[in-house]
Amino acid sequence: MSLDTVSPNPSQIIDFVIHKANGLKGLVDSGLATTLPPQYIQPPEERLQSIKITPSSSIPIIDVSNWDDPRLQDSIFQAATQLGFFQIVNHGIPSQVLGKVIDAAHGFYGQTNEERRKYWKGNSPSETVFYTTSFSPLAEKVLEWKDFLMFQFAFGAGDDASSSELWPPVCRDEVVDYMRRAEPVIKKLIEVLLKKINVKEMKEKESCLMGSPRVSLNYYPKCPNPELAAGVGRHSDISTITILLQDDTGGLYVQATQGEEEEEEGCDSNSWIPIPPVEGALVVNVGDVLQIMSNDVYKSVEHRAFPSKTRNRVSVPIFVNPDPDAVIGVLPEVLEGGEKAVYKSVLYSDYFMHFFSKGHDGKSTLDFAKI
Ligand SMILES: O=C(O)CCC(=O)C(=O)O
Ligand SMILES: [Fe+2]
Repeated sequence: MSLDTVSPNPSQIIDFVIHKANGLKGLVDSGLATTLPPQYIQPPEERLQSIKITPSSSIPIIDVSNWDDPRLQDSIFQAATQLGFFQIVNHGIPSQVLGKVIDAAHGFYGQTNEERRKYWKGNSPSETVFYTTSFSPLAEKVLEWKDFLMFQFAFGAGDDASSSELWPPVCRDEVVDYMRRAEPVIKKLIEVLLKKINVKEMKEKESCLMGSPRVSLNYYPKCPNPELAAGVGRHSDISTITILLQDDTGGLYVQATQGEEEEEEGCDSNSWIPIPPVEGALVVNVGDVLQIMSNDVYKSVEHRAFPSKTRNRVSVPIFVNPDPDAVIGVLPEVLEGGEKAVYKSVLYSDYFMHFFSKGHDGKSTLDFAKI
């Protein structure tokens, strides 16, 4: 089906974008979304102009060339306990590998609707890759101005490329290469974060920490009215940690509150810090799982992204997720001083399903695990 009316009505748009699996990219390419369609118009409080922007100087940029340096470990601990967001440089992933995965994303979205549609969620030839739009399009009141192609990956699979055989040829080698290069960086980050909370044995916890990583090629096409739209609404990630590669467009913001104590002291929860694109850097953020396991020592933080009027933006987050059948709960090591656990143990697949059963709504998913 094509959109052949001059001004498509809302149900035609939903049908075209979601049910006919053309995605937002298909809608933009149709040339009929010259103004923002109604289902993409955010309520005033969720728009860019209603947020207070704080300078980005407080987002640390950490040089990780020597993981054994105690000062580096302290910087990571400080960033992860306070803002929950930081950037890393000198991580060892060659810039060509980063550039190629961004180009590969443009390659995927640059294909015809027909070619992209082959991978639409529910229809993909592979269980480990799917293409879709927005966040949970059938559960959301307002759609997000975003398409994404999600891959499930297995760290440690070595040269076994069988799971990527059916992935889109236009981007599969680049995604696999990027994930292989990112794996040691992710392991180091988690090792440092755990060491700082006295967890020494990581091997036996691997399925809870990083058993089921996912990587997404996020695509935010040029938006006719970015002032009315959201690329991604306010949310925290449900990962252990997330490592995000962004292109040089910009548009990602993190909430400026630093922990609940300060919120109580009147810190403005509508202050947001832009995360500026830094050449070669990766953005790291704490996810809900690490907040739960550390009993609130580490904080997952709300973040959001706005689209651009003039640029098609690409970002590539790696969600370092637990295995679906892992049980997530507070680690005994963080209760050794007699602290009380504030979270119960939950099956990760239940937590995951709860997150996707609703639209993005800040940090409310954490309540699912609160005692
Ligand atoms: O694209 C971005 O900058 C943020 C994406 C994000 O937060 C997510 O996919 O969870
Ligand atoms: Fe996120």
